[in-house]
Amino acid sequence: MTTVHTTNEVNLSAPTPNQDADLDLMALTMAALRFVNPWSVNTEQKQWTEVVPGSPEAKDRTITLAEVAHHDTPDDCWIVIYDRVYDISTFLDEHPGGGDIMLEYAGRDASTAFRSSGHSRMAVKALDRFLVGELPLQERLYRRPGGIKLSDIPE
Ligand code: HEM
Repeated sequence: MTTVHTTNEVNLSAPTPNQDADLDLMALTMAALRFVNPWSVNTEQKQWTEVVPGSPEAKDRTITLAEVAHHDTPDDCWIVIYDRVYDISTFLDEHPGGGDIMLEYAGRDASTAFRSSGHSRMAVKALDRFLVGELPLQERLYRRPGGIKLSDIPE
C-alpha cells in the first residue's frame, strides 16, 4: 500500500540558516574585498559639509576623489580640474559648450577634457565661481612637487 504524506507529516524542523553566521560571512567577504581592492567596496559615508561655491571657505577645504565621486548627477555635479574641485550643478544649463559634455565628467577629473576644448582665459577665470575645495596633496596630479607641469594652469 502506498503511503501518502500529508502536509502535517512533512518535516518542518529542517535546519534554518543561522542568520548571525551569515552576517559574519558577509562582513568577512566585504573586508576581504576591501583589502584586495578598496575601490570595489564603497562603504564611505559622506564626510563633506556644505560650502558656498566660490566662497573663501572653499579655498581651504580638502576634498578627496572618493568624495567627488558621490557627486555625479545633474542636480549634484562636481568635477575636478587641475586638482581643484568645482560644483558645476548650477552651470550645466549655462555652459556655452552644453551641459551634457560636462556631465560626462560628473564625479571625476575633467582636466584634460577642459584643456583640450581650448577654453579661453575668461573660461579659466570663471572656474573660481564654482570652487568648493581642493584635492589632498597625495591625490594631486598638477599642483604638487614633481607633478605634471603646465605653464598656463591657474595658481
Ligand atoms: C566649470 C567648468 C567649465 C567652465 C567654467 C567652462 C566655460 C566655458 C566657456 C566660458 C566657454 C565659451 C568659450 C570660451 O570662452 O572658452 C566654453 C566652451 C566650451 N566648453 Fe567649457 N567650461 C567648463 C567645463 C568644460 C568641460 C569639462 C568640457 C568638456 C569637454 C567643456 C567643453 C567645452 C566646449 C567643447 C566648448 C566650446 C563650445 C563651442 O565653441 O561651441 N567645458 N566653456
